[in-house]
Amino acid sequence: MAILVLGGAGYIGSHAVKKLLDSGEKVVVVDNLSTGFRQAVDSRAAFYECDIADDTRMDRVFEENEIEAVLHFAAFSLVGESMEAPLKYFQNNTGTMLTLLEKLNQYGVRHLVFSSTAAVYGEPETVPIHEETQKRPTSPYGESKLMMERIISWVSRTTDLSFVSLRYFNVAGASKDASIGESHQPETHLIPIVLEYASGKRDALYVFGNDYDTADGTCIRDYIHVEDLIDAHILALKYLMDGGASDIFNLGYNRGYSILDIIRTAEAVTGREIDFEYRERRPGDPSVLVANADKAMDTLGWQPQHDNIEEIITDAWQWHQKNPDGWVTHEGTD
Ligand SMILES: NC(=O)c1ccc[n+]([C@@H]2O[C@H](COP(=O)([O-])OP(=O)(O)OC[C@H]3O[C@@H](n4cnc5c(N)ncnc54)[C@H](O)[C@@H]3O)[C@@H](O)[C@H]2O)c1
Ligand SMILES: O=c1ccn([C@@H]2O[C@H](COP(=O)(O)OP(=O)(O)O[C@H]3O[C@H](CO)[C@@H](O)[C@H](O)[C@H]3O)[C@@H](O)[C@H]2O)c(=O)[nH]1
Repeated sequence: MAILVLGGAGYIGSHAVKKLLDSGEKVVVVDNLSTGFRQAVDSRAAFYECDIADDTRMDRVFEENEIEAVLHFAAFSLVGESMEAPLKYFQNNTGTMLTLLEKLNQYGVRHLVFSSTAAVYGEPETVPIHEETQKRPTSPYGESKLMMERIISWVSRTTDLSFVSLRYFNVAGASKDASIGESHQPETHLIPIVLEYASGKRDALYVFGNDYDTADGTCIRDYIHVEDLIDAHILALKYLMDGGASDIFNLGYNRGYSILDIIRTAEAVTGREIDFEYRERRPGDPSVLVANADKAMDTLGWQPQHDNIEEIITDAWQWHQKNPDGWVTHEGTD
């Protein structure tokens, strides 16, 4: 039996692939390489370059492998981009979910762990955010993921599919051995951008908005180490395989850092001065996103090991220094 990882060539998916393999699982990866990199996929995994919406090729994946459970990371995931191209998000995220669920039903796959997001909440009235907090997405990206959650939920109620939806807050850091890490082309995420600036790869660093209703006027996010995030996925898989009921969990650390906090911490970690300029707010951005993740701890037994912003930025910095161009010019692992 194998675990199918959709989007396993991406930042978070590649960390899941590595950890599953390290724990002795057989892993099959499907990725269309739209934002991911072939080199990011551990050479021990079977790899199919394939779009989830490609009916024929997905049939091949399920016919050639005995799939026990699916981890679904594959999506477009940029808040800012989704404000400019909403249909791209509804098509690739929500649209492909329908094909996928049909395939799971057709091939009798009963367990699904889904990558959801804090973006489903929009601008929360109170923080920290718990799973029942009102969901009013402020971007098509968040809306596309909320729709996916609802579709999965309805299907699970009418079939024998059981699912766990994990609403991640801001994922950052890299594997502890710096063998894999965050690589996007172009990069839009705050921590890698700050580190690219620190290493001299960027001429300018912009902070989007300094007039939010926060202590220093910049947006606050709950940054979670990618290693802790993947641990929660492994626990979620076990929970489902042990017969756990379908459910939804936040993943974050119950504390937030402003953009200026991140810049100051990155200065301390890198030992370099980091200048920045203020720019307009980025459309679609909520001001504060901080998780209450008690439910994941209580129900899944999740125990974060790396709840430390210096450690998160240090691990990201180590990966960046080892691979300044990310996967783009990397020679690969196979
Ligand atoms: N990075 C974060 O902070 C964060 C936070 C919350 C949720 N998420 C979610 O986690 C997941 C992974 O995010 P990431 O940061 O690793 O992104 P990523 O872009 O690095 O990875 C996504 C992967 O999915 C693949 N993909 C996209 N559409 C596909 C399709 N139709 N068929 C096959 N493959 C496809 C891409 O090529 C890429 O390898 C996403 O679902 C995202 O919404 C990420
Ligand atoms: O050059 C930059 C890049 C980002 N930001 C700001 O930094 C904050 C964090 O931005 P980013 O790293 O792009 O993350 P988010 O937009 O918060 O989104 C991430 O975190 C969400 C969950 O909170 C996920 O759903 C998304 O997929 C993931 O990209 C935001 O206020 C941005 O406006 C800047 O000021 N300058």
